[in-house]
Amino acid sequence: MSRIDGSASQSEAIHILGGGAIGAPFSVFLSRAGTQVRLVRTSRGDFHPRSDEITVDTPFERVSATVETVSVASLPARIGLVVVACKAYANPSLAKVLRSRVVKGPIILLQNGLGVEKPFIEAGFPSVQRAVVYATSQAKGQDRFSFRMIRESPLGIVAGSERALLASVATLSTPFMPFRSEPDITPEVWRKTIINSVFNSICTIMEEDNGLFCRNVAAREVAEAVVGECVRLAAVRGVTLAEEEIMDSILSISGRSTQLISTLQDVRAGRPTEMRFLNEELARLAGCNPRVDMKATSLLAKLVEAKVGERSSVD
Ligand SMILES: NC(=O)C1=CN([C@@H]2O[C@H](COP(=O)(O)OP(=O)(O)OC[C@H]3O[C@@H](n4cnc5c(N)ncnc54)[C@H](OP(=O)(O)O)[C@@H]3O)[C@@H](O)[C@H]2O)C=CC1
Ligand SMILES: CC(C)(CO)C(=O)C(=O)O
Repeated sequence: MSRIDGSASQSEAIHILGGGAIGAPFSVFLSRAGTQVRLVRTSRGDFHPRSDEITVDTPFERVSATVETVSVASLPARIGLVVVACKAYANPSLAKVLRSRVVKGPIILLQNGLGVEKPFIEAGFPSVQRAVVYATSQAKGQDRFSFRMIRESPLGIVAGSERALLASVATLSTPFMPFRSEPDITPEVWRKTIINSVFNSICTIMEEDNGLFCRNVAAREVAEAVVGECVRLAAVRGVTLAEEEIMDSILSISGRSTQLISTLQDVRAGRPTEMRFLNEELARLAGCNPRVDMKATSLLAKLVEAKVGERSSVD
């Protein structure tokens, strides 16, 4: 059963779109909490639904669950709550697929970056929420992941009701990945986008793990330059953030994560990156009126692009 305000009923399966480093562990955490989950492999063609045992190593314990895994083609005609955990460049095609179904529950995005919700808003979905995920996760093999929660992830409304938001927080929170309702998600999205613009570009260019900023003063100085530029851009756009607080978050994440940032993994695997939602989007906004100087942020995007180009000319 679904309700009129876009909150999903407890009896409906949650569909998690994207079975990668975030989506697969999330499906395990929810399954372990007794929630019915279906993991949807968004990059895969049609295949028969199957049940996979997925294992997640957290710093405290190893958790496993058998999760029903389906392809996009197997999405039912009526769907309740949808979690989007694939790479953000897949959103336009997913919004199109969801448009061909009746989506009763909210669509909840777990992705990094600015503007990732646009395809779902433009497609007219009435209930869209965004989480800003404070966790690091990496695939360690077939159906095996290493996941570390950093802190509670804020979840807020892009479109829809507060009642639906509170229901989502209650449904999705587990001790492994807790959420909290956030009345104004925009500053949270900017804060995390700035953090990602630092990690995803600098760690990728240097081919270093997330711990880089705690051990390398020069990398930290470049991070400070990016944060300074981005905070000035945010201010011009009406979002007030504090440079020091963002640098503290970067150093706190860096001190607790030795994982490889997804952009570096993507470049190495010859996959597209999400830079268009991070440094590139910030640089694009900085070029609009009123203009803001974003040299460091945009040059880092160019270096990642250069690295992608180098890789593809070698392969
Ligand atoms: N990893 C992390 O620590 C964190 C990641 N995030 C964000 O979470 C989101 C998911 O990242 P993560 O799980 O790490 O990524 P992964 O690379 O591990 O997984 C990528 C997912 O995107 C899907 N995908 C990739 N390319 C396409 C495509 N062309 N069309 C459709 N689907 C595609 C894959 O499909 P399939 O299901 O078929 O494999 C897979 O589910 C990203 O937006 C990322 O920024 C946020 C915080 C932390
Ligand atoms: C900033 C960081 C490393 C942690 O949340 C992240 O978002 C990611 O791994 O994609």
